[in-house]
Amino acid sequence: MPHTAAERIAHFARHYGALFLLDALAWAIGILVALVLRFDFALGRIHWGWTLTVIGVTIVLQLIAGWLTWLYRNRYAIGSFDEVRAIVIDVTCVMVCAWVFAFLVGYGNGIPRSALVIAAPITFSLMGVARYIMRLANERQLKPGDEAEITLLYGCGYLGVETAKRLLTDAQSTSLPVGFIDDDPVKRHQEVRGVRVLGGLADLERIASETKATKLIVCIGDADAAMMRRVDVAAAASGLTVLVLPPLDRILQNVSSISEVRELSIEDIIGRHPVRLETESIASYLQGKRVLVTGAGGSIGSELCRQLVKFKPSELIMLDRDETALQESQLAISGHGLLDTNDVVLADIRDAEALKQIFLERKPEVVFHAAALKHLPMLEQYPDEAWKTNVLGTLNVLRAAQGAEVGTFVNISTDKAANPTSVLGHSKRVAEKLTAWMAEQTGQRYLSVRFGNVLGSRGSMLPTFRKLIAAGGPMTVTHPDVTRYFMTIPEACQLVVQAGGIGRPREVLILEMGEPVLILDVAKRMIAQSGKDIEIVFTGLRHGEKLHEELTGAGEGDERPFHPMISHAHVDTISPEVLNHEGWVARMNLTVAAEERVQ
Ligand SMILES: Cc1cn([C@H]2C[C@H](O)[C@@H](COP(=O)(O)OP(=O)(O)O[C@H]3O[C@H](CO)[C@@H](O)[C@H](O)[C@H]3O)O2)c(=O)[nH]c1=O
Repeated sequence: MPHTAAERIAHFARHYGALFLLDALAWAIGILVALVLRFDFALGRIHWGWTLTVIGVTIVLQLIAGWLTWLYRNRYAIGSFDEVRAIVIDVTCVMVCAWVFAFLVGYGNGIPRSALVIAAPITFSLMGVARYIMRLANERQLKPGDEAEITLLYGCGYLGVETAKRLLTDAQSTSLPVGFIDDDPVKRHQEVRGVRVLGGLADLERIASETKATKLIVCIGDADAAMMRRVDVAAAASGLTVLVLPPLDRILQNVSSISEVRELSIEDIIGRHPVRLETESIASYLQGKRVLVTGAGGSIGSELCRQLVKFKPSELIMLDRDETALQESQLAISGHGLLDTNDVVLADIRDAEALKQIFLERKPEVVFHAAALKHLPMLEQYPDEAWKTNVLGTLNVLRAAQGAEVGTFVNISTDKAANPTSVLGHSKRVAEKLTAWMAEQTGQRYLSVRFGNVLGSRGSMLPTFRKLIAAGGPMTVTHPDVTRYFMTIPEACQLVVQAGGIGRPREVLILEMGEPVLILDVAKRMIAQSGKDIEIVFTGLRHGEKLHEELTGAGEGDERPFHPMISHAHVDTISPEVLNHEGWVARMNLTVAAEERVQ
């Protein structure tokens, strides 16, 4: 920072000298033009001595006003709207003061009273134009270099406009935007910094070939998976690579910059936008409470724990029968994997007595029950395992919760429990009914949440496909027409957390998951992304598997009282007294091998 007067003058001259000279010139031109106009181009009527004096005084006033309105003190970006506002104030002040001086000089000396009033708008325009030219010159210097790839932007809304501006002023950027794609006919003629809307998605092929673009950045904040799929198909046909922006909230929080675009992932194609949390209702039921999660070592359980800690429970008790999985969760949540603290509890939900003790000792107030056997084909082979874990295990957890007077219990279920055709589905359906029964017994908020397929969860299709591709294939797809509903792990966990806040006793909550996704499309897309030549073999639907899942069973209802994306269904209750292993087995169409195994 300059300290002495001489340093300050030198600093001003270096940084604002040129700008001030331009402003001074603008006033000089403004006043001269005003006089010429006022005297009807009769130059002989101009009194040069007094005119130069008025110009000199006005320039001094400009220096003072420019300083006071921060035009010469680095407050405004050159050529910005904020600066324009300051210029309006500056020019008005200078005009008023200079007008007083001109009035004193008087008409008789060749300075009409209207001269300054006519000069002000001319000067204002000149100052604005000068600044705009300076801004363009600055931006030209910041434009991405020749090596940047020619890029189209999909969406000319707020995000698209901001992206265009950012990319055009980032010399390091690898993308040079040359046009917008927007399906809204109202935006057809829009232009941002020379980048115009060139057409809609239907015109992409033509636009890509005309502009020689190689990339398409999706700049739509709430683009869902269906839209991503449409864009993906159109871009593939046009030879463009699709890129997506970091999430808007991360850009707004300045965690990510707009230039951090990344390639479209499978998750973008089949994932969707997370359900927004009703944080207020949630925070109160979790904050300061003792919260227990069964299956805390699993993909859902561990992510759930990660989200739960944000709500500041007084204790988060992670229960699992798998010690290694528990260690992973502890590492992720508690920042160490020493396993010598009581946030980790080693127990099998099949062990009723152990559960009872743990619950009485730790007195959880909220329970999330995520422990289960989940592989459909495995349970088709070993139905008794589903009975022991998913049915009796759930009953054990429910009873332990009842004994410890747990007030909120969320049982994690599956869409396979809706009109079940598999052992997995049947076992989870009974678990839902037992939960509903316990809601009646306790009068507390005991409810279930039904998931679709959770993207990327351990042992599911996505990681399996990735491994098959890595191994060189072939890719095993059960059926060319098979579809599934998908949700991401964070989305699934948010639903669970939200369910504990808005669900009512006995209910089953189901997330609106959009359109089901064709598994074959995912397989093809993943192969295409891998760049490998991998064969797809159709292996046939496995025993108990449905071609298309359903979200609600017959007569369960679909109300959405609190959240447009969450439906509340009702299941019947079943009391443990009438739970009957034989009857349960008899309901299912087991394979011969499985029948033989049933005890
Ligand atoms: C592993 C694999 C899967 N698939 C198909 C079968 C399914 O239609 C689809 C998804 O398979 P998975 O990820 O194993 O999911 P799926 O059998 O539907 O069951 C999952 O999703 C359910 C929710 O619907 C959960 O309740 C289950 O616990 C979970 O395992 O992909 C293939 O075509 N080839 C494969 O290699």
